[in-house]
Amino acid sequence: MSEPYHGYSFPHNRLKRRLTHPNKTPLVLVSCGSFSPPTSLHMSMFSVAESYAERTGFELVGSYMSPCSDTYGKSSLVPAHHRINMCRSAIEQTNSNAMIDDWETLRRDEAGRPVYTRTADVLKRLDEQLNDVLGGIQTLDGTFVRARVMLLIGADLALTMSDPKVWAPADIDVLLGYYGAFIVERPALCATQDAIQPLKKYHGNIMVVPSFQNDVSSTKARAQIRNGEVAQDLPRSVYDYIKLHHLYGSQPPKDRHVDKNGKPDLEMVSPRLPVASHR
Ligand SMILES: Nc1ncnc2c1ncn2[C@@H]1O[C@H](COP(=O)(O)OP(=O)(O)OP(=O)(O)O)[C@@H](O)[C@H]1O
Ligand SMILES: NC(=O)c1ccc[n+]([C@@H]2O[C@H](COP(=O)(O)O)[C@@H](O)[C@H]2O)c1
Repeated sequence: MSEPYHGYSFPHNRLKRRLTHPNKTPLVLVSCGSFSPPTSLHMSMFSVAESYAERTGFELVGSYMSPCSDTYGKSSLVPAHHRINMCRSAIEQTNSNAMIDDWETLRRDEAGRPVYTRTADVLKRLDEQLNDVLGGIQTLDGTFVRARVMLLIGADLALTMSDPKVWAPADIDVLLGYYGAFIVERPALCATQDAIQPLKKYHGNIMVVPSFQNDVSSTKARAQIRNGEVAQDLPRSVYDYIKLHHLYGSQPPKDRHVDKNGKPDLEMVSPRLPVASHR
């Protein structure tokens, strides 16, 4: 692989470099996903996991969203720059402390073609950047310790982890045996027990985070947009972005307002108004 990439630097602006509580383990949560588009649930996964983590001896020092490459074979992916812009909007809109690491989307092979990165390699690299390059996290007595890097996923993704056609068993050893995961329940898609039972070898490294009943998904949001409905489960700024860029088969806003520089005025585009169906 030809690395590093022009203009890329590992984001750590919102990384808490010093623990504020004694005897806690610094924790960094990494959410790998399509984020096509990011929903309000993608964002609240971080906060539910954080509240849970802090009751179990961790102190959350960093949260990362790592959008997958365009080469991940899902037809629902819009180009990475849009997914990154939408993640940025979602972070701003929800006052989240998450950082976006766009490394996965930038990786290229020797011929300059984008390449897919397996999740185990995403975590290994993040671990290296945080703990070897940056030197870890300072404790209250001034010493530096390695941050614990863990995956943040929904139970539906955990369910796929026992399928060797989707995940190499050696990668699961790295992800769940070495790093570990916070698994957020997703009752609308699967029973948590079905997801974690086959992974019992790794139970010591798995935290199951209760969620609430919801059917929020990017699939549902895309369908609503295609049908000209309002996608209530998206942060407003993400919805506005989708409309402005006509993503997922959406219509341009009817009255496209522009600001004094000729740029679209996002505030003027209301996502709460029903949008005329174009199908
Ligand atoms: N409502 C939710 N509850 C719990 N986990 C979720 C929820 N929505 C997304 N996730 C998790 O977020 C991560 C990234 O998900 P992804 O971007 O693929 O979203 P998605 O809604 O599952 O997408 P799609 O509907 O396009 O398949 C996955 O681990 C997924 O399980
Ligand atoms: N073998 C692997 O490393 C592997 C397999 C399936 C999904 N994933 C990752 O999980 C995330 C979510 O994937 P889906 O959108 O398919 O649920 C993506 O970031 C994807 O790259 C990784």
